[in-house]
Amino acid sequence: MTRKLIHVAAAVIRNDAGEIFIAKRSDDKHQGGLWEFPGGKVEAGEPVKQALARELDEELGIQVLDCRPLIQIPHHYSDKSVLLDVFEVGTFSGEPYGREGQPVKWVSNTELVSYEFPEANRPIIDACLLPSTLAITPFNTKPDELLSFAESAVAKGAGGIVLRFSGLSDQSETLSAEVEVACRSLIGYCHEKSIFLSLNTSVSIANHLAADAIHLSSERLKSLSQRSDFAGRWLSVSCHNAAELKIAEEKGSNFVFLSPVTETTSHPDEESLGWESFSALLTEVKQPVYALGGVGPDDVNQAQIFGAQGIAAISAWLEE
Ligand SMILES: Nc1nc2c([nH]c(=O)n2[C@@H]2O[C@H](COP(=O)(O)OP(=O)(O)OP(=O)(O)O)[C@@H](O)[C@H]2O)c(=O)[nH]1
Ligand SMILES: [Mg+2]
Repeated sequence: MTRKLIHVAAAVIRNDAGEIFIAKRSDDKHQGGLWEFPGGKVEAGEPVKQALARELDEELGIQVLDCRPLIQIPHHYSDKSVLLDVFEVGTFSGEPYGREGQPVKWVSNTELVSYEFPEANRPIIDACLLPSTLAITPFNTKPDELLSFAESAVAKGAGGIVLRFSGLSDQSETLSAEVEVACRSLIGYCHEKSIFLSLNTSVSIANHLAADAIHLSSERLKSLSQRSDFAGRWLSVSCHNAAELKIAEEKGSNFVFLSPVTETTSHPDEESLGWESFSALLTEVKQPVYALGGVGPDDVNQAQIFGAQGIAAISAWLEE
């Protein structure tokens, strides 16, 4: 579709309790009656952050003190096309209220999913729920070492764990008793600590373990005939170029890893993208993207400036 995108600045406003401020669109508006992230159209020649600040003052009576890019979503409705340019606002002055008479609410992450938003907002909800850092287990991790890897990564700030190791993540469709016990124990640990957990494995094993999230290589994604084959909430895919990003989206992934961003010792032969190409690839993508390859927790801000949800890493979590 070649229709011109209407540039819209929208805000995920968080308070100290981690709740998010949402508003209800009036019935007579485009996508009326649904809930929204406050914001509005960017005027001609107006810098987007200025538009965001203006809209949040007009609609909620707050002054933005600091914000960072969260996600950009190009979306085509039947009647118009929008580019939702979403920022996370963590610092503001004033107390937000419905300055235009619109119903408003602070909601927790768990409550967020029960509100009805416009179709274009689905990836914003996913971006709100996902952590900014993921720790991937080294492939040679033994089943009895998984928990200590996870505990150590979490202690260093990891918001989620991706289990990828021999015995779970190779092409086999079966698990040894030892691997199954280890996975179930990790599922229990992450559930208890409210830590995001994804399994790099086959769809049948992930379903067998009742996993909430599965991570597939672009190669393995080919064996997923439809999204509903995986019963869990989250599907993510490893991508390296525009073609793989497109297929992941068509197959219904919620988020992707894009790699290698910089040179890595684990894959010295692979040509790295660099941040500029990484960011350029993101313009066509409407789902959260983790930077992977030669990055670690210290690169989160950098990754987010270039449009990423955050970083995923293996070895960076092992450093002392
Ligand atoms: N603010 C906002 N707009 C959204 C969201 N999701 C979404 O599809 N949109 C679409 O983005 C477009 C612009 O938003 P808007 O109606 O807030 O624009 P505005 O504040 O300038 O309103 P106005 O035209 O009444 O002055 C609308 O077509 C709306 O449907 C969202 O979460 N927040
Ligand atoms: Mg608005």
